[in-house]
Amino acid sequence: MISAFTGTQVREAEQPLLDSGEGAVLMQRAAHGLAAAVVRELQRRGRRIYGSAVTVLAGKGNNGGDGLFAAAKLASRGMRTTAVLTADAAHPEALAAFLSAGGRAHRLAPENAEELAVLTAGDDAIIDSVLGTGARGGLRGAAAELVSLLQELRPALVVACDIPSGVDADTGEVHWPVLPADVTVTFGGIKAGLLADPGEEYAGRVELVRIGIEHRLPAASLLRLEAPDLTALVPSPGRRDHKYSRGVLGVVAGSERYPGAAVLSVQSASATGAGMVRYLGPGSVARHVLARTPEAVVEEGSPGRVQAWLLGPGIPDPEPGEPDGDEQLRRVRDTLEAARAAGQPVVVDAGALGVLPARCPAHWILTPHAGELAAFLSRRHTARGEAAVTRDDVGSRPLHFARLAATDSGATVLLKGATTLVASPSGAVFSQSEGTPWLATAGSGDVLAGLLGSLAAQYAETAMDDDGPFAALGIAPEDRWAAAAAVAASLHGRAGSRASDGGPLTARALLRELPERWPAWGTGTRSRSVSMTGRDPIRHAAVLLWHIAAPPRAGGGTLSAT
Ligand SMILES: NC(=O)C1=CN([C@@H]2O[C@H](COP(=O)(O)OP(=O)(O)OC[C@H]3O[C@@H](n4cnc5c(N)ncnc54)[C@H](OP(=O)(O)O)[C@@H]3O)[C@@H](O)[C@H]2O)[C@@H](O)CC1
Ligand SMILES: Nc1ncnc2c1ncn2[C@@H]1O[C@H](COP(=O)(O)OP(=O)(O)O)[C@@H](O)[C@H]1O
Ligand SMILES: [K+]
Repeated sequence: MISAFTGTQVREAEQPLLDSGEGAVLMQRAAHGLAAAVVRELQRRGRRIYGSAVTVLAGKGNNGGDGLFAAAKLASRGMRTTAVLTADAAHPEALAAFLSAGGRAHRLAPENAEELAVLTAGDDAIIDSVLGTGARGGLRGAAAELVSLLQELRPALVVACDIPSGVDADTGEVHWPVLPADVTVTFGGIKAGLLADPGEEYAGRVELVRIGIEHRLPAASLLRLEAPDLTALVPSPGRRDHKYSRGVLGVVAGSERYPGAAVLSVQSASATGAGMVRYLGPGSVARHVLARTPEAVVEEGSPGRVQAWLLGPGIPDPEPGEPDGDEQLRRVRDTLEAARAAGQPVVVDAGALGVLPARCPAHWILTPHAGELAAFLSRRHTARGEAAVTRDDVGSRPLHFARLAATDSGATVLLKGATTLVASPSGAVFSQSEGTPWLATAGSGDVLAGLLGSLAAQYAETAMDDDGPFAALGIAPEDRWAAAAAVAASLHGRAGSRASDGGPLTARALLRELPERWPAWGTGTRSRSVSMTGRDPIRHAAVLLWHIAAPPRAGGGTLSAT
């Protein structure tokens, strides 16, 4: 599991060492890691180190100090080094080291921004050391102009020092302009803003350099599940399991207008391990569901027992003033009441988001995209006389609004996007980013909803207990449903990347890929014979061979530690 921290958490962890006079040592470790990352990246691109040119954009604080010390180290390896000092002052010792290593420094001013941009853009590498965790707001004046120009000139390689300047280390919110980095070398702890959009988009590959404060860091502000976590958390049946004990999911989805969402979500749930799926909806939709998933059980009256519910895919939003007008929405309301009384987990998607009560339990998982979250929050805010929230608001502050929705409603909130955030009402957040933009295709969210519903049914009975797999990973009881939703987001993203392989994909292709993304199959850490149960052995054998020939791409593989 990857842990990320706010800038303040990292600074507080540094403080005792600064107080005992070890600040210079920390900075040397950071600078060493930064210089090494520049060298590695140039080598990876087939560039010679000796004689190649690097420019450091250096602000007045310690972030600028890191960059200047790193550039001094690069100068001593024979690189041609230039510093563009973006403020009227620079870290004195670092600047002295840089100059004595043979570096050349220019002071940035409005008059020379264009000239320096052209000079710098042709270099083999640029180090962005203008602002770090001490920033208030974004780049201003000539520094903003220089970075805007550089953005247009598309430099060969940008390495951000600690965080791309202009990205908020705590939230990932962005103050434009920001120079997009190919690599961000971050110190002591990964900053939360590197794992939340829009900041994540500007960070490139993130590399963590340990500087000796890691043991002082508090509980993470943001978590990301990795492949071994999935292996531990993805359910697989025990020898004595039967279909009811494996988890039965009830699905209220689809409408005359959108039958496909019911088809996809039921098929997804059925393909991802639920012991049984019970479907509730109009007869015409049920026929489509059965045509694709004959193993689903269509319920005409009150359904048999279930462990969890999925409500809402393909159900239109309630009409204002007539929330009960629709047959499916009535079912959703009735089911919500019954589920609350029974303490059952519920995945709430699409139209069902419009009929939620004011307070929900944490084991109800809401799955909005940015537009749906904006509408959800706006309904609640305007009812209290507060300002509405727009889709753009959510897009520019997804971490903030996901957290707000979770704390305000009491539910767990999975906010879909390029990076999917899952906020627990406790304030903890998971961030998963294994997907591909090709996942932005109709029906892809329905597949996610079915997958998450299926997991919820499988987790409902015992997985959340203190002797279950979530506890074994150290996940606090109040955050276990958020972790469950993060498992679904991660599997969905991995399946999408595999199904796409760099090209377009359909929700159907994603569905075909999902069972194959089941970690037990890829890693072999569990009995394969268990995983094979109920699947076509010839196809399974072909998949295994294929895995051996082409090991699965490491998901979340944009992070590394040195
Ligand atoms: N502590 C350590 O020993 C270690 C620290 N480390 C490194 O230090 C970084 C944090 O350093 P930091 O605290 O000096 O802040 P930093 O981000 O460089 O910049 C703040 C400076 O810029 C200014 N400023 C603020 N906003 C501004 C704006 N919008 N536009 C323009 N200027 C602005 C502000 O000055 P002010 O305006 O307040 O006078 C302030 O002087 C951290 O990210 C990591 O890289 C590592 O080396 C490990 C060891
Ligand atoms: N740019 C993107 N990069 C990666 N994943 C994305 C991107 N855009 C959307 N997705 C993912 O695709 C899915 C889309 O869901 P949703 O918008 O509900 O689609 P639909 O309602 O058509 O099924 C979500 O899981 C989301 O995280
Ligand atoms: K920076």
